[in-house]
Parts: sequence; C-alpha cells; structure tokens
Amino acid sequence: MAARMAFSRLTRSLCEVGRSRSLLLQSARWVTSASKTLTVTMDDKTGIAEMSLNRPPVNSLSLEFMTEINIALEKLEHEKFCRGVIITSAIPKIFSAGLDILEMYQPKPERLSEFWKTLQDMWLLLFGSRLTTIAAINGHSPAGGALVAMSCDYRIMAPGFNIGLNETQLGIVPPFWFIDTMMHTIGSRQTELCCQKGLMLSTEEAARIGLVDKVVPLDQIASEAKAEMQSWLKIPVAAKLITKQTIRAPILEKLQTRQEADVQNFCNFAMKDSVQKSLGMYLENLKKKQKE
Ligand SMILES: CCCCCCCCC/C=C/C(=O)SCCNC(=O)CCNC(=O)[C@H](O)C(C)(C)COP(=O)(O)OP(=O)(O)OC[C@H]1O[C@@H](n2cnc3c(N)ncnc32)[C@H](O)[C@@H]1OP(=O)(O)O
Repeated sequence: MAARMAFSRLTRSLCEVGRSRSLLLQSARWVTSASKTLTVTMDDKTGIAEMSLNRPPVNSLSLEFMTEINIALEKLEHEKFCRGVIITSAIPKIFSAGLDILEMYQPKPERLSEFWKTLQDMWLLLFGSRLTTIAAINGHSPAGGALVAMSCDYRIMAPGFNIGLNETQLGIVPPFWFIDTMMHTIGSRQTELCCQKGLMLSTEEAARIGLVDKVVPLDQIASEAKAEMQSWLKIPVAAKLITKQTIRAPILEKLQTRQEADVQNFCNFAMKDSVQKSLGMYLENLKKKQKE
C-alpha cells in the first residue's frame, strides 16, 4: 500500500516536472538525456550505473532535485540490465550539503509536505533498492547527504572531508528514520554520540566507527567504487538480495507504516517559530562565513 502510494506520488511528480526523460542508447552505455543536475550513465556490459549529482553550488536536495533522483532510481530499479548503482558528485569537494534549507525556511505549507514526501520516497527507494548501491563520497556530506550515503550498501570516501548527521547543530531534530539508518550503519551507542552532538566527522573518524567502509585518495574514488562493485556483483544475486531485504525490511516498514504521520510531524515541527528562527540564524551564519 505504502509502496503503491509512493509510486503514484512519483508518477504525479513526473507529470509535474513535465520533461522528457527517455533513456538514449549510446553503444554499450545508456545516458539519461534529461537534466543538467543529474547524469545517469549505464554500462550494459557490466550492469553498473553511475548517478552523478550536479546541482551547484552544493548539491542541496530541493524538491525538484529529489524528484529527479527518484525518477532515475525508479528507472534503474526496473531496468533489467542494471545490477548496481554508484552514487557520486560532479561538484568538487561536495558530495551533498543535505536538504535544501531554503525549502524548510519560511515555506509554503503545501510545498513543505510535498518536499518531505519526496524525501521519504527517495530514502525508501534507495535504502530498499534491489540493486547493489555504493556511495563514492568525493566531498563533504552533512545531514541529508550522509543519509544518502548511509542508505547505500557500501561507502568509499576520500580524505579531507566531513560526514555526519549535524541536525541538532541547526536546532532541528534528525527524524527517526535518519537515526534508524545511522543505527543500522554504526550501532546505537555511536549513533547516540553522533546525533545528540550533531557531529561532523572527518573521513578518518568516520572510517574508525564504520560510518565509512573504505578511505581512498580522491583520484582513485571512481575506480575503487567500480572495483568494489564488481566484487559485490560476483555474489549470487538472489541470496544477496534476500539477505539485504531480511536486514532492512523492519527498518523500511517502520516508516512505511507511518509515512503520513511523519509528514504531519515534520510540517508541524518545521513551522514552529523557534525552528524557523534557528534555521534563519543558521542560513545567516552560512552567508557570514562566506564573507569572512
Ligand atoms: C519530528 C520530525 C522532526 C523533523 C525535523 C526536521 C529534520 C530535517 C532534517 C534535515 C536534514 C538536512 O539535511 S538539513 C541541512 C544540513 N546541511 C548543512 O548543515 C550544510 C550546510 N552547509 C555547509 O556546511 C557548507 O555549505 C558546505 C556544504 C560544507 C560547503 O561549504 P562551502 O564553503 O563550499 O560553500 P558555502 O559558501 O558554505 O555554501 C555555498 C552556498 O550554498 C548555500 N548552502 C550551503 N548548504 C546549503 C543547504 N543545505 N541548503 C541550502 N543552501 C545551502 C550557502 O548558503 C551558500 O549560498 P549563497 O550564500 O547564496 O552563495
């Protein structure tokens, strides 16, 4: 039921975005022709797709950007040649700055709830994907950026960047399914430390607690992600998928059974004066930092 609703929202979003997103066959490589902000290539010899995020300046996740990501994920999910997807960034030094804070600051209520539903859909698609998913983290990855990375099966990160759920530092609360995703990745004690303090960890610190699986130099991230993917694709597919589903189903179901309530909670929370004030101050500080 929840999956059907997610799909119908996705279809609706597709119409709203209203652009042609046909996949073009270019020899053995499929390339989406749709958008400047998202490039998806697929090598149908290996079955490996690469999704490259390219929404300057910081790959922040707006409603439209997440809609594009969801459409691409949905397509890859149904593409029978596709076996794995590597998610990376085309923007130097930034994987993703997380949710677009401007979506939550002084929002229009209808758009705010659509924004949150689209984020839920993105997580459900990615965390529940039948595909092997690898995050090639080639830049900073706060909050929603970390969520995208943690939703994958494996994380490779270059040194010199930060990753973490820093929500409390903005005066906002990481939603239960962000926390669940982190607990799934690093366990409850480390999650409690990271989430309460809103820690942004260096690549090395993240690797030490298992938030990142492998650290490789920036110029080797792409090749290492492909090599890692090849090793995952050698495992018998049904056995691997059933194992993934067994581990992830209870976490997915927790949100699936209370999606509407979660949207309502989020909207009520985000519209609070105190939260709006915190977000406003945080945005102001980001701008000040730029001038310094
Ligand atoms: C009950 C349930 C409760 C639910 C309660 C609610 C739960 C919500 C969960 C929230 C999840 C999130 O992801 S919240 C988002 C968390 N994200 C962050 O805190 C990241 C903040 N950004 C950064 O730290 C940095 O920008 C970083 C990404 C490292 C890049 O640094 P740089 O020096 O390269 O770039 P900057 O100069 O800082 O930024 C360039 C421009 O991008 C803007 N920018 C940066 N991050 C942005 C962002 N996330 N959204 C919008 N805009 C952003 C800056 O303001 C600048 O805008 P101009 O000045 O106009 O050029």
